[in-house]
Amino acid sequence: MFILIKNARILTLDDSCGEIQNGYIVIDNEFISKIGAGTPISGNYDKIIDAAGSLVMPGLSNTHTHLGMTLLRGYADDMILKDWLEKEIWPAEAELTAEDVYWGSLLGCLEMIRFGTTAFCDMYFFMDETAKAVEKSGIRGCLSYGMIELFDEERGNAEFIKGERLVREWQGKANGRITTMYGPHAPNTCSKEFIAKVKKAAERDGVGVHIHVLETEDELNTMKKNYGVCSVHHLDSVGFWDTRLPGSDKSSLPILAAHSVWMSEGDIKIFAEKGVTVSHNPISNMKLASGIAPIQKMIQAGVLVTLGTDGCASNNNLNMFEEMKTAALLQKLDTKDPTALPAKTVVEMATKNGAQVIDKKTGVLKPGNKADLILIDLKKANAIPIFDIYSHLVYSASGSDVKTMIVDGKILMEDYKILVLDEYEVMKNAHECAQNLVKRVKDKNKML
Ligand SMILES: CSC[C@H]1O[C@@H](n2cnc3c(O)ncnc32)[C@H](O)[C@@H]1O
Ligand SMILES: [Zn+2]
Repeated sequence: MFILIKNARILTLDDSCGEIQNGYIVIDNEFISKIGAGTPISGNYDKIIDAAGSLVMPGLSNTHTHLGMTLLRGYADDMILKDWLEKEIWPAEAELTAEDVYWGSLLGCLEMIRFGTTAFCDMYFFMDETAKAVEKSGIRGCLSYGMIELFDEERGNAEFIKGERLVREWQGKANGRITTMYGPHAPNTCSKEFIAKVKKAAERDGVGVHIHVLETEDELNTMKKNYGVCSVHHLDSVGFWDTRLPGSDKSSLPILAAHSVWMSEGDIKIFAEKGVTVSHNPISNMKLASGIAPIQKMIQAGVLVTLGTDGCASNNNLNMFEEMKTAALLQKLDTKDPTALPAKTVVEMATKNGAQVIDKKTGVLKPGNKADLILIDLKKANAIPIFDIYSHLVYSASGSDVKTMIVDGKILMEDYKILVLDEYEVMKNAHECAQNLVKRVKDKNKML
């Protein structure tokens, strides 16, 4: 497809270009071929989008979620992480089927398209199903099979094989929209020997690693009690955090550390030196009362920070606009400094920073980059007046202002109409799967 977007206000996120008040973008297949101010050049376009009254910007990247958990939205609220996982979520997940994860993932893709998220990082089970949902919905996904070893070598071997198979079968599929990572669940559910083995496999396969780290004070205390050090130092002792390939001085393998709430100054220094990327999940951290991540300090130390929603059972949606606003407000409140985490930094976290771990050719609108972008409706009461576009996006805009989405040069939603999925079918099937899942869990509980 050869697409022209004209009459657009454009936020490129490109340092050398910034904002264009009235401009155009030409998309040639999956790539942006031209961006400019003023009148568009003539051409044989298959499609012309008149973006008058809209802002065109890079799509949002959600760097930590569990799409299959979309079916568990509202299943168990108002609990701390340990009880939430052990008493409610893991027993429910034991009843999950591949079909559940397929429809849950597709529902998640639908919600992300509606709310302007063009790319996401996921860690879960039945990941072939999530991959199929990504293929079908047209969005971009960096997928990892979540390996829970539980310090049991046999279990670890079986989990490792599943993680490795996902990488081998799906890396680069769907015209490169699907990428993969290894996903050891967390340092308190997997041994450091297992995590070190996973890291070696990631180096061998040229993919990254996605892991939960220091999410709760309970994790910090358990690690200190069992190993005398926190999770970051524990894994540092096996060289886990180094993002450079052996023999190279350049950061090349993303290590994506989700949550990173209970970080000391020393941990932050390690992340900064080793090039670790943090996925900050403020809403999930607030809801599970896990704590407040020291994001301002991490950014000051040079850590690349991105944003994620976490799964729908701890958020309870996939709306990155809520995540952006919460991130900004929470750092200001925590540091008692209103200049902490300004709007522009938050938008960068949700776009160009996230793109660094998913696809480096996204996140910034410029020629040669992939055409992953969204149109935000500015003809809305909450968009008048706009003195600063970053302020609008973080403090006033909402996910439902997203009007049109293009990923990899393909239009997924136009003028609020989803073009790639039968929305009703997805919602109906996901709803039925959720009802049946809950019934199976209840029946099992009755038998116990
Ligand atoms: C191994 S696949 C993912 C695994 O993680 C669980 N999970 C979901 N949210 C969180 C969280 O915030 N911290 C730790 N683990 C989480 C999910 O239910 C799966 O079991
Ligand atoms: Zn998570």
